[in-house]
Amino acid sequence: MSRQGVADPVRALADYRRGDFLFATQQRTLFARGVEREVPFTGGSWRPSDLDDAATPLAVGVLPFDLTTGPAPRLVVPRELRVAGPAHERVRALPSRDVGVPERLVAVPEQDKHVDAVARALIPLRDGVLRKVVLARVLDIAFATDVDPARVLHNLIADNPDGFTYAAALPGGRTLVGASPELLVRRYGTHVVAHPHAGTAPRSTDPDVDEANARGLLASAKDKTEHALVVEAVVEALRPFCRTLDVPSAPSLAPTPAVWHLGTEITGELTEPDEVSALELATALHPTPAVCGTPTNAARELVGELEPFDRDYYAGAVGWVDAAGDGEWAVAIRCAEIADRSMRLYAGGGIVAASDPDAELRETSAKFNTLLQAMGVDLDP
Ligand SMILES: C=C(O[C@@H]1C=C(C(=O)O)C=C[C@H]1O)C(=O)O
Repeated sequence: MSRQGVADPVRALADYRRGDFLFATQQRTLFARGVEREVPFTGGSWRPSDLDDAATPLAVGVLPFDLTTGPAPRLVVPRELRVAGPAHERVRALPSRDVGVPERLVAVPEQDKHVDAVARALIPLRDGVLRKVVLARVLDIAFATDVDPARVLHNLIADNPDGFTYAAALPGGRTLVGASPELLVRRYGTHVVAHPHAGTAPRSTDPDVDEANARGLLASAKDKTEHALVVEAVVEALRPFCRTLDVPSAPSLAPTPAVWHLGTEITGELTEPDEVSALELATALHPTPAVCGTPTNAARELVGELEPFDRDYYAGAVGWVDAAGDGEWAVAIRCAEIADRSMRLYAGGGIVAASDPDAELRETSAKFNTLLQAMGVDLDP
């Protein structure tokens, strides 16, 4: 990755303002500001050499959930780039920031309607027409004053030491903020890594319950099925590009502060690294059955029928790619879109034939906690 000086991660975060891009991982904090130019990304035709003459030979941004009918990908070559070390530990030592007091909260759909939607999805799943579908719901939260994305971002970084914490500008002055545990794909030279997550159990403050939840997840046939479909799809999507692929035979526990997941880290070596950038790998993989379903098109159609809102950039991807084709893309989940005085929080879960609609509702509630905690809000969504 090219860099313009090594920056201080806390300073970069303190400087963050609406419109900037920030991507914080255990390895580094990437901060980008301004638009030297927009990258007209329309899918497979893009080449990293498009960045060769840029002052900052790197593009950052977001892909929508639906690359054909959704909003356009927003990828920019920034005017300013700062790359710093990891931010989490130092930010955690700082006081949390006040996000404001929510005035009104609307669940879309209402909780019982989400349960109904899951029950409806079970029909094609039990008929065998579909193997998995991911259904999401949103919380629309209104505030009396403007919400500052920098404050939410600060708290997300403090709360979530692992994974990918991000803020990215969206069209219309909105900001996508989130803390995703899930690596869609990373490419460095010939080396490729994907770390799909699927299968979820709640965390508990009682250590015995917490451990029992984790053990239950590892043993759950339903969750293992949900997970295996994602691994299968990721391997299938990566195989044409890779001369070797290492796929663990069973998933591992992947904890976040809000939930337990099953995760499988898949690594590979590219056959022709000059031919495929991190961004192209991301679009070859996206949307995985972790956020859409199996088979992909039928699942996407059902998502459109059953979810009474547009996913927009939720369940898309967020990350960066440089002129060498290296880059890192996280699945854009555990996130919210911030617009002036409102926030829209998203959470979804994978449904298979053995799923229980009430448990699926609880799973989305647990996932909302990543954002609600960063907002200092304690409620049962
Ligand atoms: C769709 C979301 O999460 C995805 C769905 C999961 C599941 O169904 O178990 C687990 C991790 C994510 O891949 C979300 O957080 O909104």
